Amino acid sequence: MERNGDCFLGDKSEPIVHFDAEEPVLSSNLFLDHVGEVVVTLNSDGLSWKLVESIPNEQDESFCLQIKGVSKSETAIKISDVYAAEFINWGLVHESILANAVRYLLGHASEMYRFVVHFVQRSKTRPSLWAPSVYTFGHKDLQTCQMWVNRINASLDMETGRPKNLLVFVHPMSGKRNGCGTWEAVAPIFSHAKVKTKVTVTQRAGHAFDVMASITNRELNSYDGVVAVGGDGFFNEILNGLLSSRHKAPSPPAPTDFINSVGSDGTVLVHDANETLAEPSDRNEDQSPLLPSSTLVGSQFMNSNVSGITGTEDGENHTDQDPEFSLPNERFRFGIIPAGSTDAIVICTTGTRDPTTSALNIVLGKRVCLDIAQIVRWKTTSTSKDEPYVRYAASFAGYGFYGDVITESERYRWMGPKRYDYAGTKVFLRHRSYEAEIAYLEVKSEKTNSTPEKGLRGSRMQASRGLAKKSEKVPCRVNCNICNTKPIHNLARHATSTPYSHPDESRWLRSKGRYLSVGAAVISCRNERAPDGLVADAHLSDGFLHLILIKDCPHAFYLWHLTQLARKGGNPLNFEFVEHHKTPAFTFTSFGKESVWNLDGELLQAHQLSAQVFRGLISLFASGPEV
Ligand SMILES: Nc1ncnc2c1ncn2[C@@H]1O[C@H](COP(=O)(O)OP(=O)(O)OP(=O)(O)O)[C@@H](O)[C@H]1O
Repeated sequence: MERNGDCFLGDKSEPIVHFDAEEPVLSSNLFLDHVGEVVVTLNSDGLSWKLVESIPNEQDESFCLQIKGVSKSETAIKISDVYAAEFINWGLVHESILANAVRYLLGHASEMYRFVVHFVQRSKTRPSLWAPSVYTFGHKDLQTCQMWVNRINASLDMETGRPKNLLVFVHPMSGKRNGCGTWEAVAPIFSHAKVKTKVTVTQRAGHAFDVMASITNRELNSYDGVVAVGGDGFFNEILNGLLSSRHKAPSPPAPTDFINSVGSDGTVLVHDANETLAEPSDRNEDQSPLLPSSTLVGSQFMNSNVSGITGTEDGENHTDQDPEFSLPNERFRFGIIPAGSTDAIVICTTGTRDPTTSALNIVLGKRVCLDIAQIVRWKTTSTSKDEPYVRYAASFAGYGFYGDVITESERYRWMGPKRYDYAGTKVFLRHRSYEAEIAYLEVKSEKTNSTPEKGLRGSRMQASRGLAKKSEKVPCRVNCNICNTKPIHNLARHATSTPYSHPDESRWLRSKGRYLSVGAAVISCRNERAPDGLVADAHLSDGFLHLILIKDCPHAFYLWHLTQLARKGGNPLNFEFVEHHKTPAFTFTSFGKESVWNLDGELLQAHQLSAQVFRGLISLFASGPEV
């Protein structure tokens, strides 16, 4: 083959369309920029190519390819990694020639029609980190290039789950106040992928909530998802906006449901399903969490308008004409492009904190299910008489230390992400503890080693000794087996399989005392300050919360716990003053005056609350952490 411009324009590269038994295969001689003439084949799996002229020897080839940044091993791309093919008109295509004697690379370039294929490249050292990449192919014939673009786009159209139309909310003041810059950096990925985006830059806190709460289901159903460009708190606002008027489910038991149910030894509460539970007759059982409604409170939350969350902007209520928005909803997904201060949800669901990786997960239509905690506040202060108020959390709900840090950090928002370090240090130095009572549902098959055998007495007996050993921790990963397996107790359709209907499989236990913190992690909550998260083996979609009770302890011990949290491979739960319970639900009552909770980084004042987890209630554009 001659290495001059004319050779690119030779006649031998007419496209060939084969029809084998199953699928048409397109094959042509094209020119791959910086590589040379290649025979390219497209089938249902993707694109592959072979150099027309072989390169003298392996060593020379890798030398050549390394210099030009084209890996020898990459002679194929899966269609599942491709997100766009675009015709880019007439221009230069470079050819690589190895001048083998001096191992010196000469680049020849010729002009021709060109098209680009956009695809996702995974980092070799950190597979969860993705980058956009392109191959540029050329041919003398315009129609050949256009045919290739059309055929690749036709293959992309057949990929299921790719979004076409998205709502995007950008929080301009998020994190380092660069939400708009973050969006501008990733927006080209969406335009290449031909994903339409309706972008709203928020003007104030609550703006995205109002839009999500007031949008009709008909309009919502016209989108494939909603993307938050911001932090965990901003995502939480959008999540609550969507769920507030659409998630219909019975509430969890209130703390007061247990007042008269103290067991004979005065420490253990056994919630007798047969006595206290209503028959789940009129609710959609597929949407039910582990908890059927209690007779006392269940019906109050069938109508979500009692949630107390602010009304819709235009006063619209979702009337009969508006179609249902089903939950869980497999098609409609949430996306997060990290621009916040912590970004724990992104780290836990993509394995990295990178706006580009998140954008690529979205355009490729990746999907993971996420558990969502429903938090019902029954009382704001010890004396207030409130309507129940419902909020949802995707990552974490915490009290005591966590509530104080968020309260304190709000005063220093101007510091940006550093405010958490400053506020955390201040709150740590105060070392305050709070008196509270917690009741939680213990599911026997999921009992953690730290679960006290007999409530308080058990906890006094060094309940947390011998917590799960490191080797027993199974972290959540891409295609996680635990998240993909439906446990028997979650098959709400079969009423006989719920924990309530098998009192021997679950029971309510109580813990009462002084706590430095009470935390419920829905997911591991990995972040840059806690590389393994609060609970290293928490899963995205197993239907459980991890309740972490840090009992009052000497300051030095608490510091020890915090340093374990900050260490990769640390063991923050392996202390006698730490209780760890894997539970689908819990209730909480404070005995103090102040009572502040932190829900996904947002403040919630609550003297009495209960929480329950809804397994896989929402879907996220993410593929899970590659840890
Ligand atoms: N335009 C706006 N101006 C002021 N506040 C806003 C605006 N838009 C949203 N908010 C609110 O800002 C709060 C914090 O947002 P966000 O979570 O993005 O930032 P962060 O706190 O820096 O990050 P992280 O939650 O990851 O720590 C949210 O409660 C959100 O409601």
